[in-house]
Amino acid sequence: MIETRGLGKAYDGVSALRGLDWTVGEGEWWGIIGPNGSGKSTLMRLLSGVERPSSGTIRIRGRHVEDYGRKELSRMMAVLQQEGIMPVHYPVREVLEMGRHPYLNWLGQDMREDVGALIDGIMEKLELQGLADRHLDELSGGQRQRVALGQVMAQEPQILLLDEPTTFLDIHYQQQFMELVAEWRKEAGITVVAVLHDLNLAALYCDKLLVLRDGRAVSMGTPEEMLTSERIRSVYDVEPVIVAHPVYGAPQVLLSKAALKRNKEEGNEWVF
Ligand SMILES: Nc1ncnc2c1ncn2[C@@H]1O[C@H](COP(=O)(O)OP(=O)(O)OP(=O)(O)O)[C@@H](O)[C@H]1O
Repeated sequence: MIETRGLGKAYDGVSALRGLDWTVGEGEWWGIIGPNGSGKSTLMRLLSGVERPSSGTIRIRGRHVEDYGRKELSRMMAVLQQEGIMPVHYPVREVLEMGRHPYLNWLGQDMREDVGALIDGIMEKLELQGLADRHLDELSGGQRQRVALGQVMAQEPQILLLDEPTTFLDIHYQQQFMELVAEWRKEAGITVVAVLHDLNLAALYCDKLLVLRDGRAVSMGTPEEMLTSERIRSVYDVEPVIVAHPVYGAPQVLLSKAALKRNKEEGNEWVF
Protein backbone atom coordinates (compact mmCIF):
# COMPACT_ATOMS: atom_id res chain seq x y z
CA MET A 1 0.00 0.00 0.00
CA ILE A 2 2.79 2.40 1.03
CA GLU A 3 6.42 1.81 0.14
CA THR A 4 9.32 4.10 1.02
CA ARG A 5 12.81 3.55 -0.33
CA GLY A 6 15.83 5.50 0.90
CA LEU A 7 13.43 8.18 2.16
CA GLY A 8 15.16 11.15 3.72
CA LYS A 9 14.49 14.76 4.65
CA ALA A 10 16.97 17.45 5.65
CA TYR A 11 16.21 20.95 6.90
CA ASP A 12 19.07 23.39 6.30
CA GLY A 13 21.48 20.48 6.05
CA VAL A 14 20.22 18.86 9.28
CA SER A 15 18.80 15.37 8.71
CA ALA A 16 15.33 14.86 10.21
CA LEU A 17 14.83 11.50 8.46
CA ARG A 18 17.45 9.27 6.86
CA GLY A 19 17.29 6.39 4.37
CA LEU A 20 13.97 4.87 5.41
CA ASP A 21 13.06 1.60 3.66
CA TRP A 22 9.60 0.66 4.88
CA THR A 23 6.60 -1.21 3.49
CA VAL A 24 3.07 -0.87 4.82
CA GLY A 25 0.73 -3.63 3.69
CA GLU A 26 -2.90 -3.07 2.70
CA GLY A 27 -5.17 -2.94 5.77
CA GLU A 28 -2.34 -2.90 8.31
CA TRP A 29 -2.24 -0.61 11.33
CA TRP A 30 1.27 0.72 11.94
CA GLY A 31 2.35 2.74 14.95
CA ILE A 32 5.34 5.06 14.64
CA ILE A 33 7.12 5.48 17.94
CA GLY A 34 10.33 7.16 19.06
CA PRO A 35 11.57 9.99 21.27
CA ASN A 36 10.95 13.69 20.68
CA GLY A 37 12.71 14.92 17.57
CA SER A 38 13.22 11.44 16.10
CA GLY A 39 11.50 12.27 12.79
CA LYS A 40 7.96 10.93 13.31
CA SER A 41 6.08 14.07 12.23
CA THR A 42 8.54 14.62 9.40
CA LEU A 43 7.71 11.16 8.06
CA MET A 44 3.98 11.93 8.30
CA ARG A 45 4.41 15.21 6.40
CA LEU A 46 6.30 13.38 3.64
CA LEU A 47 3.69 10.60 3.42
CA SER A 48 0.84 13.09 3.17
CA GLY A 49 2.62 14.99 0.41
CA VAL A 50 2.70 18.24 2.42
CA GLU A 51 6.50 18.21 2.11
CA ARG A 52 8.82 16.80 -0.53
CA PRO A 53 11.60 14.35 0.40
CA SER A 54 15.23 15.45 0.09
CA SER A 55 16.07 11.93 -1.02
CA GLY A 56 14.37 8.65 -1.82
CA THR A 57 10.84 7.79 -2.90
CA ILE A 58 7.33 7.16 -1.60
CA ARG A 59 4.96 5.00 -3.60
CA ILE A 60 1.30 4.55 -2.81
CA ARG A 61 -0.26 1.58 -4.55
CA GLY A 62 2.81 1.53 -6.78
CA ARG A 63 2.57 5.21 -7.85
CA HIS A 64 4.89 7.97 -6.72
CA VAL A 65 3.07 10.21 -4.25
CA GLU A 66 3.91 13.32 -6.29
CA ASP A 67 2.17 11.85 -9.34
CA TYR A 68 -1.20 12.02 -7.58
CA GLY A 69 -3.35 15.09 -8.13
CA ARG A 70 -4.25 17.05 -4.98
CA LYS A 71 -7.90 15.92 -4.85
CA GLU A 72 -6.98 12.41 -5.95
CA LEU A 73 -4.51 12.15 -3.07
CA SER A 74 -7.17 13.46 -0.63
CA ARG A 75 -9.53 10.73 -1.78
CA MET A 76 -6.78 8.18 -1.11
CA MET A 77 -5.45 9.54 2.17
CA ALA A 78 -6.76 11.56 5.13
CA VAL A 79 -4.69 13.16 7.86
CA LEU A 80 -5.73 13.84 11.43
CA GLN A 81 -3.45 15.96 13.60
CA GLN A 82 -3.17 15.96 17.39
CA GLU A 83 -5.20 19.15 17.73
CA GLY A 84 -7.88 17.80 15.34
CA ILE A 85 -9.40 20.82 13.67
CA MET A 86 -9.37 24.50 14.53
CA PRO A 87 -12.29 25.51 16.79
CA VAL A 88 -14.04 27.52 14.08
CA HIS A 89 -17.62 28.81 14.41
CA TYR A 90 -19.19 26.18 12.13
CA PRO A 91 -21.96 23.72 13.03
CA VAL A 92 -20.79 20.14 13.55
CA ARG A 93 -22.71 18.73 10.60
CA GLU A 94 -21.19 21.28 8.20
CA VAL A 95 -17.73 20.43 9.49
CA LEU A 96 -18.33 16.78 8.59
CA GLU A 97 -19.58 17.80 5.15
CA MET A 98 -16.30 19.65 4.55
CA GLY A 99 -14.67 16.21 4.47
CA ARG A 100 -16.41 15.69 1.12
CA HIS A 101 -14.39 18.42 -0.58
CA PRO A 102 -12.23 15.99 -2.65
CA TYR A 103 -15.42 14.52 -4.15
CA LEU A 104 -17.01 17.77 -5.36
CA ASN A 105 -17.07 18.53 -9.07
CA TRP A 106 -16.58 22.01 -10.49
CA LEU A 107 -20.27 22.76 -9.84
CA GLY A 108 -19.84 21.85 -6.19
CA GLN A 109 -21.86 18.65 -6.60
CA ASP A 110 -20.81 15.53 -4.72
CA MET A 111 -19.91 12.40 -6.73
CA ARG A 112 -22.05 10.41 -4.28
CA GLU A 113 -25.80 10.85 -4.45
CA ASP A 114 -26.47 9.52 -0.94
CA VAL A 115 -24.05 11.86 0.82
CA GLY A 116 -26.75 12.90 3.33
CA ALA A 117 -27.15 9.29 4.43
CA LEU A 118 -23.37 8.91 4.64
CA ILE A 119 -23.10 11.90 7.00
CA ASP A 120 -26.10 10.69 9.05
CA GLY A 121 -24.42 7.30 9.45
CA ILE A 122 -21.17 8.86 10.65
CA MET A 123 -23.02 11.18 13.08
CA GLU A 124 -24.76 8.13 14.51
CA LYS A 125 -21.62 6.00 14.75
CA LEU A 126 -19.69 8.76 16.54
CA GLU A 127 -22.72 9.68 18.67
CA LEU A 128 -22.66 13.24 17.36
CA GLN A 129 -26.41 13.66 16.76
CA GLY A 130 -26.82 15.57 20.02
CA LEU A 131 -24.15 18.02 18.88
CA ALA A 132 -25.30 18.39 15.25
CA ASP A 133 -26.32 22.05 15.54
CA ARG A 134 -23.64 23.05 18.04
CA HIS A 135 -20.68 25.00 16.73
CA LEU A 136 -17.20 23.56 16.80
CA ASP A 137 -15.89 26.40 19.01
CA GLU A 138 -18.47 25.49 21.67
CA LEU A 139 -17.21 21.92 22.10
CA SER A 140 -14.64 20.37 24.43
CA GLY A 141 -11.32 19.12 23.07
CA GLY A 142 -12.50 15.50 23.22
CA GLN A 143 -15.75 16.29 21.42
CA ARG A 144 -13.85 18.27 18.77
CA GLN A 145 -11.52 15.34 18.19
CA ARG A 146 -14.56 13.12 17.59
CA VAL A 147 -15.85 15.65 15.04
CA ALA A 148 -12.40 15.69 13.40
CA LEU A 149 -12.58 11.91 13.11
CA GLY A 150 -16.06 12.27 11.60
CA GLN A 151 -14.69 14.68 9.02
CA VAL A 152 -11.95 12.27 7.90
CA MET A 153 -14.51 9.43 7.84
CA ALA A 154 -16.64 11.53 5.49
CA GLN A 155 -13.53 11.84 3.32
CA GLU A 156 -13.67 8.04 2.82
CA PRO A 157 -9.93 7.56 2.45
CA GLN A 158 -8.15 4.25 2.04
CA ILE A 159 -5.22 5.38 4.18
CA LEU A 160 -5.60 7.21 7.50
CA LEU A 161 -2.60 9.10 8.88
CA LEU A 162 -2.85 10.02 12.56
CA ASP A 163 -0.27 12.32 14.17
CA GLU A 164 -0.47 11.94 17.96
CA PRO A 165 -4.28 11.92 17.83
CA THR A 166 -4.87 11.14 21.51
CA THR A 167 -2.39 13.57 23.09
CA PHE A 168 -5.00 15.97 24.47
CA LEU A 169 -7.61 13.36 25.36
CA ASP A 170 -8.39 11.84 28.76
CA ILE A 171 -8.21 8.04 29.05
CA HIS A 172 -11.92 7.63 28.28
CA TYR A 173 -11.65 9.58 25.01
CA GLN A 174 -8.26 8.01 24.20
CA GLN A 175 -9.77 4.56 24.35
CA GLN A 176 -12.93 5.65 22.55
CA PHE A 177 -10.86 7.22 19.77
CA MET A 178 -8.72 4.11 19.26
CA GLU A 179 -11.79 1.86 19.34
CA LEU A 180 -13.56 3.98 16.71
CA VAL A 181 -10.53 3.81 14.42
CA ALA A 182 -10.28 0.03 15.01
CA GLU A 183 -13.95 -0.41 14.15
CA TRP A 184 -13.63 1.76 11.03
CA ARG A 185 -10.59 -0.22 9.90
CA LYS A 186 -12.48 -3.49 10.38
CA GLU A 187 -15.51 -2.28 8.45
CA ALA A 188 -13.81 -0.41 5.60
CA GLY A 189 -10.45 -2.23 5.48
CA ILE A 190 -8.49 1.03 5.66
CA THR A 191 -4.74 1.17 6.27
CA VAL A 192 -3.75 3.17 9.36
CA VAL A 193 -0.42 4.82 10.19
CA ALA A 194 -0.37 6.53 13.60
CA VAL A 195 2.32 8.45 15.44
CA LEU A 196 1.77 7.51 19.07
CA HIS A 197 3.62 8.57 22.20
CA ASP A 198 1.61 6.17 24.33
CA LEU A 199 3.47 2.89 23.90
CA ASN A 200 0.79 0.93 25.74
CA LEU A 201 -1.97 2.12 23.43
CA ALA A 202 0.32 1.40 20.47
CA ALA A 203 0.90 -2.17 21.72
CA LEU A 204 -2.83 -2.76 22.19
CA TYR A 205 -4.04 -1.47 18.84
CA CYS A 206 -1.22 -1.59 16.25
CA ASP A 207 -0.22 -4.68 14.24
CA LYS A 208 3.29 -3.38 13.70
CA LEU A 209 5.55 -0.67 15.09
CA LEU A 210 8.25 1.39 13.38
CA VAL A 211 10.78 2.63 15.92
CA LEU A 212 12.61 5.84 15.00
CA ARG A 213 15.56 7.52 16.69
CA ASP A 214 17.62 10.43 15.35
CA GLY A 215 15.79 10.13 12.03
CA ARG A 216 16.71 6.50 11.51
CA ALA A 217 14.62 3.34 11.72
CA VAL A 218 16.02 1.53 14.73
CA SER A 219 13.78 -1.43 14.07
CA MET A 220 10.33 -2.51 12.89
CA GLY A 221 8.08 -5.44 13.72
CA THR A 222 5.24 -6.55 15.96
CA PRO A 223 4.68 -4.83 19.33
CA GLU A 224 5.96 -8.00 21.05
CA GLU A 225 9.18 -7.81 19.04
CA MET A 226 9.62 -4.04 19.42
CA LEU A 227 8.68 -3.36 23.03
CA THR A 228 11.47 -5.18 24.81
CA SER A 229 13.11 -3.62 27.85
CA GLU A 230 16.50 -3.49 26.06
CA ARG A 231 15.06 -1.57 23.11
CA ILE A 232 12.97 0.84 25.20
CA ARG A 233 15.97 1.48 27.46
CA SER A 234 18.30 2.24 24.58
CA VAL A 235 15.83 4.28 22.52
CA TYR A 236 14.23 6.35 25.29
CA ASP A 237 16.96 6.25 27.97
CA VAL A 238 14.58 5.05 30.67
CA GLU A 239 14.51 1.94 32.83
CA PRO A 240 11.33 0.08 31.86
CA VAL A 241 9.59 -2.99 33.19
CA ILE A 242 7.68 -4.81 30.47
CA VAL A 243 4.65 -6.84 31.51
CA ALA A 244 2.15 -8.76 29.42
CA HIS A 245 -1.35 -7.30 29.46
CA PRO A 246 -3.31 -9.67 31.74
CA VAL A 247 -6.20 -9.93 29.27
CA TYR A 248 -4.66 -9.51 25.81
CA GLY A 249 -1.04 -10.47 26.39
CA ALA A 250 0.23 -7.38 24.55
CA PRO A 251 3.41 -5.89 26.06
CA GLN A 252 2.79 -2.97 28.41
CA VAL A 253 5.53 -0.62 29.52
CA LEU A 254 5.91 0.37 33.16
CA LEU A 255 8.55 2.84 34.31
CA SER A 256 10.88 2.54 37.26
CA LYS A 257 11.41 5.59 39.43
CA ALA A 258 14.86 7.13 39.18
CA ALA A 259 16.03 6.87 42.77
CA LEU A 260 18.88 9.35 42.71
CA LYS A 261 21.06 11.15 40.28
CA ARG A 262 24.80 10.61 40.24
CA ASN A 263 26.90 13.73 40.44
CA LYS A 264 28.60 15.18 37.37
CA GLU A 265 31.98 13.51 38.01
CA GLU A 266 30.27 10.15 37.91
CA GLY A 267 28.66 10.84 34.54
CA ASN A 268 25.42 12.56 35.55
CA GLU A 269 23.31 9.48 34.83
CA TRP A 270 20.03 8.40 36.34
CA VAL A 271 20.32 5.52 38.79
CA PHE A 272 17.41 3.14 39.17
N1 LIG B 1 10.51 22.77 9.50
C1 LIG B 1 11.63 22.40 10.13
N2 LIG B 1 12.76 23.13 10.03
C2 LIG B 1 13.91 22.74 10.64
N3 LIG B 1 14.03 21.62 11.37
C3 LIG B 1 12.94 20.84 11.51
C4 LIG B 1 11.67 21.18 10.90
N4 LIG B 1 10.78 20.22 11.20
C5 LIG B 1 11.44 19.32 11.98
N5 LIG B 1 12.72 19.69 12.14
C6 LIG B 1 13.76 18.96 12.92
O1 LIG B 1 13.75 17.62 12.47
C7 LIG B 1 13.90 16.73 13.56
C8 LIG B 1 12.70 15.77 13.60
O2 LIG B 1 11.55 16.52 13.93
P1 LIG B 1 10.09 15.86 14.00
O3 LIG B 1 9.11 16.95 14.28
O4 LIG B 1 9.87 15.05 12.78
O5 LIG B 1 10.25 14.91 15.26
P2 LIG B 1 9.14 14.11 16.06
O6 LIG B 1 9.67 12.73 16.25
O7 LIG B 1 7.82 14.26 15.42
O8 LIG B 1 9.16 14.87 17.47
P3 LIG B 1 8.05 15.09 18.61
O9 LIG B 1 7.87 13.75 19.27
O10 LIG B 1 8.73 16.06 19.53
O11 LIG B 1 6.81 15.62 17.96
C9 LIG B 1 14.04 17.58 14.81
O12 LIG B 1 15.40 17.73 15.10
C10 LIG B 1 13.41 18.90 14.39
O13 LIG B 1 14.01 19.97 15.09
